[in-house]
Amino acid sequence: MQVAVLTEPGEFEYRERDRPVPDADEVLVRVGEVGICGSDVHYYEHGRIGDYVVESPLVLGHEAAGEVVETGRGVTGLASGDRVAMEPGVPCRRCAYCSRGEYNLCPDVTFMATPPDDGAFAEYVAWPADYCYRLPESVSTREGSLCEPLSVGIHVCRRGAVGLGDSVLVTGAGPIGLLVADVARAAGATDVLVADPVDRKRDLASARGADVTVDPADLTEAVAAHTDGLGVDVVVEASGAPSAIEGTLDCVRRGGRVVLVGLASESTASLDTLALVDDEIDVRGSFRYRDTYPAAVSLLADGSVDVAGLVDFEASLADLGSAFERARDPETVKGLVEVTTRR
Ligand SMILES: NC(=O)C1=CN([C@@H]2O[C@H](COP(=O)(O)OP(=O)(O)OC[C@H]3O[C@@H](n4cnc5c(N)ncnc54)[C@H](O)[C@@H]3O)[C@@H](O)[C@H]2O)C=CC1
Ligand SMILES: CC(=O)[C@H](N)C(=O)O
Repeated sequence: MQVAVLTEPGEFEYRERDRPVPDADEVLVRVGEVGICGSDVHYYEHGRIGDYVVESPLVLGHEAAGEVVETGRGVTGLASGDRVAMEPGVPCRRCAYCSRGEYNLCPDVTFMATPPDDGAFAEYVAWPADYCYRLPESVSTREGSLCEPLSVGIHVCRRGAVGLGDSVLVTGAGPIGLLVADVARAAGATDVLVADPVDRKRDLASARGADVTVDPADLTEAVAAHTDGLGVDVVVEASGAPSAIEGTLDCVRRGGRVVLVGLASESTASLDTLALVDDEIDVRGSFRYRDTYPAAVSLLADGSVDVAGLVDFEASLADLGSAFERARDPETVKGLVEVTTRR
């Protein structure tokens, strides 16, 4: 089978590898569609993210869906022909975090496209059946691949306890921020504000139903004007910009919640701890997700969230290099790669 490997920053090579044979608890998935994530682009540009360094050729891509073509002998819940979304992180299932159900915190997780674990820009991937989620007829394979960023959004809203009647500010209108905004709305938020410096991103947020969109330069005033000076119930920081992280406390109401999901390139941002205490603010991190794929599939099936509307372009595996160049454009929200032709 053909795989695309990142050999060094900016360089993909196509290689022939043996088609994987599924273990007893695995299915073999013929990969259909894979979204390009910001972390893929970061590995492509820099060959590393923090301590994760691409030291040998790496298959990128972790937002993946496809069709089951073979099942291991112990698999009962899936059959050949099923279309599935693949949850890219498989935890050890034994550690203290896995035992508590907090498997997204497992230190021994195997996570697609994170060195040294290969991802899904490959014709076939063998993956544990219980980390593959069947897609109903109404959900396309391309939508299924975007269960991954949608899962990030679901976990964020759970971490922020977003609920009925809440006002929610999202800073950063990339795929994560836009999906957080959609999930917040689906969870009952009635006022959704989105901040981003890029005009096109703000336009997209408006078109998707944000009540207020604002340039970060005008953020504090806009939030005050919209909330009678109170601040919002929940701020979700989804840009990673240090100024946005620091600005969260200017926008949240006393007693409100701040969820940090954006990853700053360095831990240079600081939060005013006196204000945190005085205003009784809950600040929470949000890391990947757990138990979100069933909800993601349901949100897509009932039309509550439109992931297809985030997609700016679709490329074939043969054009991976140019697809990544397009994905680098700050105006791009989401690029998809069709790994094997749709059937
Ligand atoms: N904690 C986690 O589990 C995960 C974290 N991430 C992180 O979440 C963040 C968002 O991911 P994507 O949407 O894929 O990234 P992205 O780069 O596509 O979007 C970030 C957006 O923030 C905007 N932005 C830049 N400065 C800003 C500011 N000062 N105020 C408001 N917006 C600003 C940019 O214009 C861009 O539209 C990234 O930092 C990413 O690394 C992504 C996935 C999982
Ligand atoms: C941080 C990322 O963008 C990536 N989705 C990951 O979970 O590693």
